[in-house]
Amino acid sequence: MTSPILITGAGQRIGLAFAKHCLEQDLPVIATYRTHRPAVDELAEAGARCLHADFATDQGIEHFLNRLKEETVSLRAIIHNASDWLPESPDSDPAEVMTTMMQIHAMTPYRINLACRPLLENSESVTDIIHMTDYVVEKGSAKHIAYAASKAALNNLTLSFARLMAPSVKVNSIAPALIMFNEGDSEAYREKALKKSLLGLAPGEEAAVRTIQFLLDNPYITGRSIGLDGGRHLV
Ligand SMILES: NC(=O)C1=CN([C@@H]2O[C@H](COP(=O)(O)OP(=O)(O)OC[C@H]3O[C@@H](n4cnc5c(N)ncnc54)[C@H](OP(=O)(O)O)[C@@H]3O)[C@@H](O)[C@H]2O)C=CC1
Ligand SMILES: Nc1nc2c(c(=O)[nH]1)N=C([C@H](O)[C@@H](O)CO)CN2
Repeated sequence: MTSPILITGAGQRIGLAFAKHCLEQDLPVIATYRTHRPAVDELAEAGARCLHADFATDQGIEHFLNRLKEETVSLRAIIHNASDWLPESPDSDPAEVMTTMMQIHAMTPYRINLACRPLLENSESVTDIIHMTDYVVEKGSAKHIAYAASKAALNNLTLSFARLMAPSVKVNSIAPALIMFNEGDSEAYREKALKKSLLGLAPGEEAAVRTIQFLLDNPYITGRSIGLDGGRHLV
């Protein structure tokens, strides 16, 4: 029996695209969502087990973990995709921004990885944890300081969990730069953002889907970060 792939934040965009990719290959999926959108119903109709989860509190993480253990006794992979891209702003409380960023990008993957180790090790093959980080782990960000710091923490979790869980579980990061815009991004913003990489494009979800699949398929990569950034580091 094929163990399911757990994808967090699968209600839209990259997480949704990877969930659909897995379902198209008849791979079982457990998808978490926070906001119920029609896409969640579509995933369920396609066979995904969709679990509501808000990781903003430790109680929310605990509730999710209890529900997950009712759903499965094994996991093929965990894709930590859930994320908020919060900027600093004059009317936001810096303590709240940092707490929120560390909660979703560090505490949540940390708690889920520790709790799910037995499920990953009860699978039919070598299994995977993939952390979706960000190019800014390398360079920082003047406008998303707490976000960048929390993604750097997530990248460090990759190193620690790779050490802890080898050889039965591979643990890697994917560090994207611009993959896709958000609704409401102005033309001026889009033009400026596209110029930040050598390849000058926003490739869309498929670029991330292919990179996740590449790591799942590769038996000899662990503790690494794959830069998915169009050569941004050379601009
Ligand atoms: N898109 C891009 O260009 C880039 C993306 N990345 C990273 O790639 C990953 C995917 O990006 P993208 O698809 O744009 O992500 P999104 O911004 O669409 O966020 C993914 C999901 O995370 C969920 N989420 C946020 N906070 C919580 C929470 N507290 N509890 C539960 N779920 C939560 C949201 O759920 P809901 O909507 O259901 O409320 C959202 O659908 C992210 O980790 C992102 O940081 C990195 C660099 C560039
Ligand atoms: N959770 C999210 N994280 C990030 C997003 C996003 O939409 N959601 N977008 C970006 C930008 O595309 C950035 O990479 C552009 O330089 C970063 N993180």
